[in-house]
Parts: sequence; structure tokens; C-alpha cells
Amino acid sequence: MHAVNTEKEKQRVGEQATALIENDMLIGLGTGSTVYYFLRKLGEKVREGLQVMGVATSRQTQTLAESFGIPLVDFNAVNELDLTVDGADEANYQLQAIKGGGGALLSEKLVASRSKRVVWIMDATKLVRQLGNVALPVEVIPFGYAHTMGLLQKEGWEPVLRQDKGSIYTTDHGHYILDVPMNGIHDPHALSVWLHLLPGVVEHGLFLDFADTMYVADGDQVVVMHSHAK
Ligand SMILES: O=C[C@H](O)[C@H](O)[C@H](O)COP(=O)(O)O
Repeated sequence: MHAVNTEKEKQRVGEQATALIENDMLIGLGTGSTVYYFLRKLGEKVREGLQVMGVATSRQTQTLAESFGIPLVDFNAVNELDLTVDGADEANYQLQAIKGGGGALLSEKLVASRSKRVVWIMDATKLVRQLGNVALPVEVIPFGYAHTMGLLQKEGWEPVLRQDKGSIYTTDHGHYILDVPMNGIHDPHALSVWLHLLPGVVEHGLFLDFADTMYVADGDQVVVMHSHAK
């Protein structure tokens, strides 16, 4: 696969994914620059009469959805969602992903875990054979974050506390993010479990058994991949 123009590919895949949306669906709305195009197109369809409700996975998405006229509902007020469409920072051929580059991983994982179907949308530059070319975001409690960093360092990792314009980056939920360079993840499930057991860790960016479908924009094409596990 080859990338031609990442922004155009994001737009193509974001817009194409709106074809999955049917009347009366309750949709999980992911976060990020690829999802932006999905939301924009979905807003157009809503203005043309499509009836849907969305659950936003971040303040950024909430603001965008509102500006595009997509009706939103509180996550706590809903039961199961029909479909979640979200971006990814990296994904492999088993549809396992690393997410959280935009800091929305905690809400994204909650919403994905409450959805009948989960679809990742991305450009082809993000498709990899083995996860771990990008740093893995790990969301931590501010109290004791240095201790959590130390626990990671003790195991040989080199976590970097995420910054935003010279200050510590804070998530929508008031947490910090440690970006942990990986250099290839050999056993994502084992790493996922280990991270969840680490004191101070709220969530991490490994999304392993969520997606059933992936839309990957490669030049003028959108390749649709399905999970064999689902
Ligand atoms: O926290 C952010 C999300 O996980 C995004 O979906 C992910 O970072 C991909 O975003 P983008 O489409 O902007 O590359």
C-alpha cells in the first residue's frame, strides 16, 4: 500500500464511512482529524433528513458534532450503541489498534466497548504488520504520576509525559498521558493486562478486540478489511 495525500485519504475514508449509517442508529462518534471528515459528512446527511443520535468521545467531537448539527445524547442515558466509527494512530491486519494520539482513549474505549460494531477509519500510512511503531499512550492519575513513570522505567520503558504548549497535557477527564515508545509490541494482550495492573494507570491505548471492520484509504481506493475474530 502507498500513501498519496494523507489529508485527501482521511477525507475519502471519513466520508465513505458515513455509508454505514442508517436511519435511527445510535452512533459512537470517535475523535481526531480523520473522524472530522466523517462528522462533517454525517452532518450533511442529517441536514438532508437522516435521523441519528450520537455519543461523543471527547469535548472536541462534541463541539464539532454540535456545529455540524448532529444530535447528541449522554452516554449514561443509552444502552447499546449500534456502531462506533473512530480513527486510529496505527492498526495491524488483525484490526488491533493503538489509539490516544488525541488524548481521547478513555472515552473512546468505553464507547467502543458498548457498541455492537466498531469500525476504524484511517489512511494507509497507519497500517502495520506489527503494532508499536508509534508510542503507546498510557493515561495516568496526576497524583503519583511520577511513581507510575518510575514503575514503567523500572521495566525498561522510557515514558514521556505528554506536554501541550509548555504545560502538562491534561485529558478531558483531568488525567495525564505518558507516551511510551514501544519499538514493536510482540504480545499486545500480555502488555494490555500488565499495564492495567500498574498502580496509577487509568487506561491505555491498545484497542485489541474491538473492531470488526477497518476502512483504509490507499490513494484513490478505500480498502475494507474485516476481522476474522468477530
Ligand atoms: O485520542 C485520539 C484518537 O484515538 C484518535 O482516533 C487517533 O489519535 C487518530 O487520530 P487521527 O485521525 O487524527 O490521526
